[in-house]
Amino acid sequence: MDVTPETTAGHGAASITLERIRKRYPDGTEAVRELSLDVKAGELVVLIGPSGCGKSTVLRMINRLIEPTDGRILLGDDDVTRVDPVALRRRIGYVIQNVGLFPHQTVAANVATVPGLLGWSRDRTRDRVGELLELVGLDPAQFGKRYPHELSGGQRQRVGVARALAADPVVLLMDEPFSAVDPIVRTRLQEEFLRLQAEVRKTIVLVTHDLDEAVRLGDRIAVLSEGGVLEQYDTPAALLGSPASAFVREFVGADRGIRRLAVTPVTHAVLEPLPADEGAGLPTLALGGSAYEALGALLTSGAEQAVVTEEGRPVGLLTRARVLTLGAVD
Ligand SMILES: Nc1ncnc2c1ncn2[C@@H]1O[C@H](COP(=O)(O)OP(=O)(O)OP(=O)(O)O)[C@@H](O)[C@H]1O
Repeated sequence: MDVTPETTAGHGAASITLERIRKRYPDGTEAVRELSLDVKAGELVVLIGPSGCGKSTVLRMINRLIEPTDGRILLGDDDVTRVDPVALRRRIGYVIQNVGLFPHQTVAANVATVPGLLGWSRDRTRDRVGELLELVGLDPAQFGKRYPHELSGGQRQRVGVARALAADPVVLLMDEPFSAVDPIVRTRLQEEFLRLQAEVRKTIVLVTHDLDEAVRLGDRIAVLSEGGVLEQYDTPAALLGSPASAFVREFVGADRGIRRLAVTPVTHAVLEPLPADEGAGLPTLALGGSAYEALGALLTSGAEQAVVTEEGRPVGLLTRARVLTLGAVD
């Protein structure tokens, strides 16, 4: 996604700064040796890395479900280690795998959890619950009275997101939020989630194992290795195009060129001039679509080149050879 988070951050979204944080568990495990990371207000940052590298530990230190052994964590200008952890967690939405909804409470009551803790009036809470269920694509009249076991996995996940957003948190932390559902539902939830994020522009830190998810959702991706070591922190296109180390190169995989196509748009810079007949008979593509879609369209049509249009008007030609260069990697 090409965004400038500073100028598009949602109301009340806060930056997050991790300053040399460390976590040593009581048994001596150095889960995070030393990590510094900045997340801009309104940015969606993905933490990814092999199992056990410390992703969840990092996430839970931000809302102090786990206390850092050392270092500072700032939300905006506030040092989170100096505020009451319970008050802190009301400012931070938290979504986990399998959601963790309260099974004996209705969907509406689940979403109303934090407003209830904050002492909101009944009317304000009811309005907010309705608004949020609609925002995540669930009809409040139909779903508000149901219990979690009466929902599909994907619907539960949406309720989890609605609950996390209920008190308009300044930050949203998400730990493998989409991994408990099947791949088709997952892709749909990811797309919906991107639309939602375009609307609310929260500062989000999301943990995943899934590189495709990281590439699809992240404004930036932090690749961690064991001990919470930051191997690279970059946009998806830069990460795939120029892995900073052998570790990252292996992690992002031999097919990173194809993944890179998916996050690289077709721009004016890659177009050839139109011929006199404006490419009559050739397939057409919209400017700004991904290079991956463009290659797919060229392969499917069997054509060597396609006409690229902007607002319906042809603006240039895109050749197969040129589109392939967009997937070039170091
Ligand atoms: N309470 C604990 N006591 C001791 N060690 C722990 C504790 N919790 C986690 N660890 C260890 O800390 C390291 C990091 O764990 P963490 O759960 O943060 O990793 P992760 O990257 O999120 O893993 P996964 O992707 O498998 O969920 C692991 O070696 C883990 O065994």
